[in-house]
Amino acid sequence: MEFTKGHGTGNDFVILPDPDGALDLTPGLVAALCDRRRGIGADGVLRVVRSAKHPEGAALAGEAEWFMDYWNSDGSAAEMCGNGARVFVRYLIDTDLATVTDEGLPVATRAGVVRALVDGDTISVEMRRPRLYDTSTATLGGLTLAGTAVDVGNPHLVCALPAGLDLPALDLTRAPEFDPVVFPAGVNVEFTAPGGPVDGTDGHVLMRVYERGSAETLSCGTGTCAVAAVALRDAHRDTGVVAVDVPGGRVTVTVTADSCWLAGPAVLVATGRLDPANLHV
Ligand SMILES: N[C@@H](CCC[C@H](N)C(=O)O)C(=O)O
Repeated sequence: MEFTKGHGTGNDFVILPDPDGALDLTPGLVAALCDRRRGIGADGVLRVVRSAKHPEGAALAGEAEWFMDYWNSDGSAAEMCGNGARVFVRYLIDTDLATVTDEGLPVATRAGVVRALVDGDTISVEMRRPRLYDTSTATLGGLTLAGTAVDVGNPHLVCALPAGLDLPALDLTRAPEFDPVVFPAGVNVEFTAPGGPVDGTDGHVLMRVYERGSAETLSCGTGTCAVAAVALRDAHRDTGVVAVDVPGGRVTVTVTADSCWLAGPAVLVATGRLDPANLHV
């Protein structure tokens, strides 16, 4: 089995080329590939499959040749992955499976078709505009924090830390508790603190995340979009540019009237072959 390893601001993925959808990708195989000691190790898997050859992509085949079949490291599938989409596009370009025109490169996902642009090392993906839809809470080690529920194609809960609490000191080794009535399919929980001024932006936020299906990661692209939308709401703005610093680096989120652009680096670090028989499935 061929694979490539890549990451976007430290949110890392095993990329599996499977243009004809021939691979029997099971939750067990995904979890074994993502195992950081017995497998390749990653926050998730990106299967690169032609939309026409995947049951969840076929309806979008007229709009986008390639379907991003994204899986979390625990073997659960998710609707959308912002950093994954950027790394997916890097892979398509570097392997000559696609080229980016002035209109951008469309990619099919479970949350619909997203569009990507490339500018040197930076890959930007246009996703749906985040929808803020409820208030809820997350509880972490006896600390309950208020937050805003945000739909970015996948579910998020954005919780600002009260003054006096230190973002780097937060213990994210265990999953935050959340309200299953508000989030019946689980949720990605972002914890935020204000950042200082950054030139050319309307806001700057520091963020850590506990991802549904992957635990704490160094970055979550859709999470940064959710955080940016909440920051703009709190600044009484409908649109704007927000720099979001995550443990893996910085991304820039531009919320427009009808969409959301996520921009940052996307890097491929290795390509190889593995024998699935040797994995701990
Ligand atoms: N890291 C991703 C989000 C991946 C999916 C998420 N864990 C979920 O289950 O919704 C990103 O960059 O957006």
